Amino acid sequence: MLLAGTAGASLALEWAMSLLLNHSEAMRKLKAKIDNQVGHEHLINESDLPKLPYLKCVMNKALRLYPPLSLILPHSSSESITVGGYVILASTVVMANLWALHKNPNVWEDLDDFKLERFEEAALDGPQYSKFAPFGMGRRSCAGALMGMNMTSLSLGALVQCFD
Ligand code: HEM
Repeated sequence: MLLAGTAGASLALEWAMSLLLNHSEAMRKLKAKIDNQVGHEHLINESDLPKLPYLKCVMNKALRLYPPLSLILPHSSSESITVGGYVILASTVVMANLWALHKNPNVWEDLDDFKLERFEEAALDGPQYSKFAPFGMGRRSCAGALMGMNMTSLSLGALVQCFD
């Protein structure tokens, strides 16, 4: 639990920061939004998050391009099934490849650029298993998904709020 809770969150935060440092326009835009919506009287807190959809966009973008757990934990198929023409027998160990899912050119257009706005299209408020599932899927998906999202968003928001 400790490893799952700290490794995923710290990797996501690191990649989000790296994306912002490499896209100064996005960094400026996020800083302006935090300045306007939160200001400098208090450190950004959980109640500020709903006012900052752009912050969520940055986190979603980082989670999509660099999913901390790119090959999710091994699962076992409960019955035989055919997926995309491949027969998967019951009890086969399967591991979903989030890296490939998040970069599938059939569902994502912006493989190379930094169009954050597409994440503002509310559609990515939860997992969409055909294109975006950074916290895994099904009954054994991440137990700390909400906490992970809030923790990383708050940490990134605080870094941008407090430092240039
Ligand atoms: C941004 C942060 C995080 C990311 C990207 C992330 C991602 C994931 C992924 C992809 C899985 C595998 C799901 C699957 O096999 O379908 C997982 C499992 C898990 N995560 Fe997270 N996680 C994060 C934060 C956290 C936090 C903060 C906690 C707890 C405090 C946590 C606890 C767990 C646990 C307990 C599991 C195993 C669930 C099970 O096997 O039933 N994670 N996480």
